[in-house]
Amino acid sequence: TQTTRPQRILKAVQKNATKGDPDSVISAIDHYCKHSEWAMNVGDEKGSILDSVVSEVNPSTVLELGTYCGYSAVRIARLLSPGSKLITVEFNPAIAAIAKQIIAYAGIQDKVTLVEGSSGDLIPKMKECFGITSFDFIFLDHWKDRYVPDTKLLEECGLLRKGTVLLADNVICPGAPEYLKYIRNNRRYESRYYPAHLEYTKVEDGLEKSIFLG
Ligand SMILES: O=C(NCCCCCn1ccc2cnccc21)c1cc(-c2ccc(F)cc2)cc(O)c1O
Ligand SMILES: [Mg+2]
Repeated sequence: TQTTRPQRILKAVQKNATKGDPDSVISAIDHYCKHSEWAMNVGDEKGSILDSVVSEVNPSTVLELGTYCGYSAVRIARLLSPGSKLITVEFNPAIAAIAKQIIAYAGIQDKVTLVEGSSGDLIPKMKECFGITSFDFIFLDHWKDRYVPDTKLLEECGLLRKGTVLLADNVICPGAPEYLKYIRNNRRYESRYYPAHLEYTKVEDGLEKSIFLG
């Protein structure tokens, strides 16, 4: 019976990475996706930009929208200080089950809470369910047409504070044109574009970093 792409990525991690070593998990996924089959992980080029932004912010509370196989959750969580928490949201239960195993294999499961559901349903429940007052850092990597409504929802739910950093993947490919229009013309945000390429390809893509000004 046919395996899924996330299942094949998990097998590649179990075969080629060292249990408890997040960097080896990241390398194993990148190697597999470069040489065996493409997958929509943020990848190593955009991942290095993600690393530098996370290191600069040094967040205590992180929200990731779009877990997929857990690649960026591992990238982010491996850089978090003790006691910091990443909440990552995945829509698809079968994919979430794989991500859970990859996050555990990397050994950073104590820093990560994986929640299944849609961002629109879960964002209004963040405060009551997880005792979050606000997020220090948010990584948007889910449905590209949800970037704007979910940013507005985060504002309305009081989950952003002065200085919260939002980092959005794929603003060029597949593209999030409405998000760029919304965030770049909004005086409550200071935005900067980081040019890069679509993971594992030469196609143009990039990350948009936006600081909420309150
Ligand atoms: O679609 C992308 N990601 C989103 C996947 C689905 C998210 C579902 N989901 C998860 C949490 C969640 C919470 N609420 C609602 C929905 C939610 C994506 C696509 C490409 C891509 C694909 C083909 C191509 F030819 C070029 C580029 C590259 C990327 O890097 C991507 O990230
Ligand atoms: Mg992406």
